[in-house]
Amino acid sequence: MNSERSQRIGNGHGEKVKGGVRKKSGLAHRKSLNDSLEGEVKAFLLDEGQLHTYDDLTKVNPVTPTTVLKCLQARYRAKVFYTHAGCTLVALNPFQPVPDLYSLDVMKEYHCAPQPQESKPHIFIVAEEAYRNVQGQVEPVNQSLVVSGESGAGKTWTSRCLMKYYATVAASSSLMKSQDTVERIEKRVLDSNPIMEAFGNACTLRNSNSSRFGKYIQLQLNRSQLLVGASVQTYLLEKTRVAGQPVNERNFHIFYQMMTGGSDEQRREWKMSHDQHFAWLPNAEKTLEEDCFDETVEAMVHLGINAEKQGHIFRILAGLLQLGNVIFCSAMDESQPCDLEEKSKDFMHRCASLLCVPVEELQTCLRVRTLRAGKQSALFKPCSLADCSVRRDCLAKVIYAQLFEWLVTFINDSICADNSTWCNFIGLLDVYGFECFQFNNLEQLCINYANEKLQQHFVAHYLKAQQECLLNRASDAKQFRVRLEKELSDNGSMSWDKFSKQPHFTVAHYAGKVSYQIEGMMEKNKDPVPPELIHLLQKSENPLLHQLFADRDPVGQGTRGLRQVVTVVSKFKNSLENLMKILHSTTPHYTRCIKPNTDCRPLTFKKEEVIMQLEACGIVETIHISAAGFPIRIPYTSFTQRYGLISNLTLFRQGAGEQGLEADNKEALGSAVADILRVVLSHTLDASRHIDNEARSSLVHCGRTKVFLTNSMLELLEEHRNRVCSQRAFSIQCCWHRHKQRRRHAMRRACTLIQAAVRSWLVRRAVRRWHRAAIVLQRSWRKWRALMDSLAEAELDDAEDLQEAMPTELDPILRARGSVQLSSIQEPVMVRGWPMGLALASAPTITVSMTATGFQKMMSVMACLNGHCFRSGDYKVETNQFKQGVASIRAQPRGSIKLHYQRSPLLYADLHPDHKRDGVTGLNQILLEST
Ligand SMILES: Nc1ncnc2c1ncn2[C@@H]1O[C@H](COP(=O)(O)OP(=O)(O)OP(=O)(O)O)[C@@H](O)[C@H]1O
Repeated sequence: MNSERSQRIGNGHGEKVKGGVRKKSGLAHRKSLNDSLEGEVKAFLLDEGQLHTYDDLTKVNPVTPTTVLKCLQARYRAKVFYTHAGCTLVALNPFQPVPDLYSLDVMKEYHCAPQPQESKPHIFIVAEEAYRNVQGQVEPVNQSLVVSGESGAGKTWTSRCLMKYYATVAASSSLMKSQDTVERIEKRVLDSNPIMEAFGNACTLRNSNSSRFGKYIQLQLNRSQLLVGASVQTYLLEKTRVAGQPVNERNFHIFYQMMTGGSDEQRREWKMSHDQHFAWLPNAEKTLEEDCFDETVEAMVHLGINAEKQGHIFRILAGLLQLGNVIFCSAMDESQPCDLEEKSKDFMHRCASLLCVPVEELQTCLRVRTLRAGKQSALFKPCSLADCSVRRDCLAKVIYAQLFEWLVTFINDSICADNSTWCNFIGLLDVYGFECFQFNNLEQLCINYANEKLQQHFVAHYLKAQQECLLNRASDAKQFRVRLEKELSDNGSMSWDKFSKQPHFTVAHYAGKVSYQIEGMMEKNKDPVPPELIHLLQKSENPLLHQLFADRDPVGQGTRGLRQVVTVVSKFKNSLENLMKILHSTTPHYTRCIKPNTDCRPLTFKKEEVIMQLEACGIVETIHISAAGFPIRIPYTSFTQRYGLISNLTLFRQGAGEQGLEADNKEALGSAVADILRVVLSHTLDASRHIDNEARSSLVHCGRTKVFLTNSMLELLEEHRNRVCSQRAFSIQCCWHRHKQRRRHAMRRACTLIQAAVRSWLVRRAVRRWHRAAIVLQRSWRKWRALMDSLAEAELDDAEDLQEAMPTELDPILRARGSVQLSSIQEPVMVRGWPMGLALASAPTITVSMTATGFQKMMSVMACLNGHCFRSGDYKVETNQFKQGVASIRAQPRGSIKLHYQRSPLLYADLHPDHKRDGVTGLNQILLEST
């Protein structure tokens, strides 16, 4: 353990040695350093058979691109596809299904592992860590899983795996089988995938199932951390693909699915004959596994898109295909609108009929521009040939984009939980990777800008650096260039090729330089839609198409009433800013997907490809920082809450005389943290060794509001905490036994008194004794009653309130319980007069009776315990063993807890206000329970 730890601590810089950092300077020194590094690299790589065993790249020594690459290659060869890189998980794409890598059993294994981090690296570790963070309610409670990588690296696959994981481990339906709606929620959340992929994914040169939009999925969890809903936010759909596909690429999957999967009757309805060729459907002969129409339709049905709505959707799509076949030709008379090629007339008719708009109006809209002069009069100007095609494409793009947006809204309506039912979320971010093509325009600029932002978030979170790149607006290419040159002239990341004919600028992104064409960028940004087209669509008799545009203001680009022009960039920037706000308010987890070869060949590792991707995302630097730095950051309050028990710290004390430690008392918090660290370090480091600043600073650093820890320091803290916890659990047990004995004694005394009184028939004496017995019992119960009453009555918002409400005597018990948040329990679940959490901590086997609601509450307490306090595996809830009326909960490794569930209010008897008011009834009740 110690040797591993020192390896981890020291390996970050390569030259760091025991006892301090060797200081060298000058060229000679640098050369000798290089030589020695080379030697170290060689020595490391010599043990080739061991390279695949490095499951965390921070353990690699020295960390260089070569050593990291070699380790990843060795692991890939050994069919190990996941590797930790400090705070990031590296996922190599196997490009072939790996049996049992994501099976239900594997999910269970990671979910039930006492310390998942110690299991083999896997995407499920990331998932489980995030889930346990929510259970533990450590701030920031909400989590974000950021999955990045270039196209085809496996982001969508990874997001799907994560969703399936949560749909399984956080499934609410296994608990409430009877409730149909609840049972279907996980299925509905998963069903959103095939629909989004059918409409938003396409076959590209780099990936046969490439997502042509970014998405952020928020999985909503209730107080018991069960999945109760989800919402999807999408970013920048590549709508241009509808009306034009790059060479050797395809349109969105849904069109091909219709072609191959639609029945004869449907094809007739869509006016699509078998032999018809569609200009917008290139490479239709290619069959892909993604072309599964039935699966999409089935998912639609599950999400509530009924046959009628489906009919509307597919007719609109079929209309777009017909529109793509329309070709214009110049008119004989130049003052007249362009003509249609002969064949195109038929396509135009079919299109109009499928979109349910008058064919003449459709033709006019595409070929004639309406210029408004004042409110009443209008001028009509024939469009040029090129303009007609632009209008045709524009119509298709605006319809498709609007339809996609409608689908996302529909999906959200179907899967989003009511605000009152969820309190935390885990967000999955699957964004398009950094793009650099031969020609890059606005889309690439936006995508790369988003990547830049995400990288900054990553950097800000872990590496603390800043970099910025801005896009300004101007009305045309020339002005834009002038403005760019003027405003960003001293920006080192921007450059211009002044002699180039094609105006362009180059941005040095974190992942490399990209040149952007200025030509066409402004138009793309404004993305104008001729008002005539919107007017036309508003007249459509296809109810869905009509609905899509009903609220749209034809003149401005937004909805009615909001006249300001919304540009593509401003819209994208806004949604990106909102996303960044969410990311900043959550605990992030990063997964970098790596594409080991460009041809998507199974199990093929191309070093040059991989190294480029590793460099692009700065993975080597990340490993350096993670290994040598402090990847774990915990706010002072959370730190003292979790580890306070190590130094016997009493965080929350009642009573005026005692000096409590307030959360906002920075100084006190600081010294509390220092105390905890002193205890841990003095136990851990060699007793004879003085804890000097250097030794300490290599493990931990105290910032302004947070404690920065190395992985090894976190391990040490957790070890200590677990040890103290088990000691405390033992003392609770003793305490519980003592209490039981006292209670039994009091009870026996009371019974003797009562029986003696009854036997003597001295009624007055009997009554007096009865009262005395009641007082004796009351005294012994008062303490517990006070606790129960305060728990039952107080509206507890957080642990602090709870502790406030506790009698002083319970302090040690509570601290032993760690920072389990009873806040998620509105009413405490009592087991033999103990709140459930305490009872579980005190006895390995408990048999309790409780009401149905009691059982539900208990389950939520168990969920807290399972995920947080008893992380080390003391208790495991197996909810699936819950059968009607009986729940059995396994406690590992100590035995089993049996919970008999019946309709008896016994457990609540102690709490019942009636019993409090009337001493005699109360006594009776207590006696009744004890027998
Ligand atoms: N873990 C995995 N196991 C098996 N195959 C995988 C895995 N990850 C990815 N793949 C394969 O790689 C292909 C590409 O992955 P995916 O579609 O997730 O890439 P992506 O990063 O989302 O790309 P894009 O940005 O273009 O959407 C998948 O279709 C699948 O065949």
